[in-house]
Amino acid sequence: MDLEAVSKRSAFHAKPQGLILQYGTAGFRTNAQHLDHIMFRMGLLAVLRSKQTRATIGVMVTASHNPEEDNGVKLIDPLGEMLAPSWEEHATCLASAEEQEMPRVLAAIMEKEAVDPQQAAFVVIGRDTRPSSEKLSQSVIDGVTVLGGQLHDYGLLTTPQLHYMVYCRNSGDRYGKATIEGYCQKLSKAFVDLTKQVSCSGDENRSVKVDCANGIGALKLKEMEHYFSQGLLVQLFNDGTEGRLNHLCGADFVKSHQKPPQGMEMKSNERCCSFDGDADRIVYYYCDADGHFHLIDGDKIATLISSFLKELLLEIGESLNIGVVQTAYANGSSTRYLEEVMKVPVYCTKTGVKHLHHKAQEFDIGVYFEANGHGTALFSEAVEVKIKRLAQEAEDEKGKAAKMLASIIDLFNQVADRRVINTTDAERQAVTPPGLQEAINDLVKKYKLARAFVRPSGTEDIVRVYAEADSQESADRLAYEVSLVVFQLAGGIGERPQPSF
Ligand SMILES: CC(=O)N[C@H]1[C@@H](OP(=O)(O)O)O[C@H](CO)[C@@H](O)[C@@H]1O
Ligand SMILES: [Mg+2]
Repeated sequence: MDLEAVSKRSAFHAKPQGLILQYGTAGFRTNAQHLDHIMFRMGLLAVLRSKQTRATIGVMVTASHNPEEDNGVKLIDPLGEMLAPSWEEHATCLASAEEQEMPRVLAAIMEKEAVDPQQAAFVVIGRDTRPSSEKLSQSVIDGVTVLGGQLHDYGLLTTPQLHYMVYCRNSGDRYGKATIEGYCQKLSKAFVDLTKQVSCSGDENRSVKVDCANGIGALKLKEMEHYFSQGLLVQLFNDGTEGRLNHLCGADFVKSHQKPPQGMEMKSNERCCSFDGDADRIVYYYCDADGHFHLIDGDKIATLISSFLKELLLEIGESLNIGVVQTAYANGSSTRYLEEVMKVPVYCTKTGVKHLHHKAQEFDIGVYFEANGHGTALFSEAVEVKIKRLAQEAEDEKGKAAKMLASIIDLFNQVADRRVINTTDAERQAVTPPGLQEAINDLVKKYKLARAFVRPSGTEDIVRVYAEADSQESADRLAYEVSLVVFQLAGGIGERPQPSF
């Protein structure tokens, strides 16, 4: 491996001195102007990871729900999963090394991870529709190429599609074909098969309005539409022809403002949903006959999916262990409902798909969702084999339920200085700065059915404040009060937080 060539090429993607970025909740994220060196170095790192695992590795260029001027990058491991934690540390070290130190850090990672330099490497790359994404993905390609890695650039892709491509390539196409066509075929077939079996009255004209956050989801849904045209009529909004990415629309906007996106007209009881900028989140919503807005967020989706799965399992007579995984952002009532009414065990992990996914793998069937709409259901391999066999062999109601479960398996693409605040207990308790948690506890006590917690964001330079209570007014007031104590005790800078009610 020619470290001198790496060093020379790196000079074209020189790191601004002193700039330190961390591999966060979902990779690196910041203003696109600061990311060129990160992209080049993540190209290098992807090659090392590919050599080490002897498998295809993915690199996705996106900043998801963040504003259009930001960008970011994350690596995808061989089974379509998030990068292993020890390699996240390598990513941070490599990204933080000053220019002249970088080749040495690269060599140290190789040594530590026993990477065989002679091993072949293959990297697949995808990007979202941000204006900066194309150039940044070229920098990734530059990094891959200088280390002699082979690559396939898929160009514009949603994040879930790239996860799918990586997994397909590493499973010798057993999971599906590693092409857009393969993706569309697999998912639409599962969807059409499933919807044929769950016919409800009045459902002859299934239709859904989709807010695409002015992002990649619009392009990819257009490509996919004709594959499931018999099963669903789709109307796209915020398709990127006019508005700005994630601006006043998209899953993050709808979830955090609890209102419809701009640019979508909603009639009563129409089914609507929103993606985020890289289409790996979805939230559903509708307005009832009185014009009230109802949001079906990740908490609700997890509840609906697990109750549907439980019904089907009862039908096929299998008692498999189902677990639901949430984060601290899950509304307390959803957790209570799952545990007390549905009798499903619920677990809480840190924020970020990687944490939920990991926990969900412990069950026969693990359903996980972040409140903001990231999530899926995972089926263990043994369960998948069992269900698919039953779907072929069993008859009547049992066979029907098994066929539905088999379609569900195919339909879920199963693949996923604010730092003064330190947290514990799945981020629900702050341990530093001193006194902060006690102050929050005192505020929470003043309200009914209340919870609140704070944590540093892993994707933006902000502290997130979460609050829930028995009414909107109380939740807003509690959030404001908590933000004030954060400002006081965690060294807030700039303007004091203002009430938003
Ligand atoms: C409260 C919240 O929604 N946090 C989001 C956000 O992470 P932060 O670390 O909170 O910035 O972006 C992540 C990546 O998209 C997503 O996984 C996570 O759920
Ligand atoms: Mg996203």
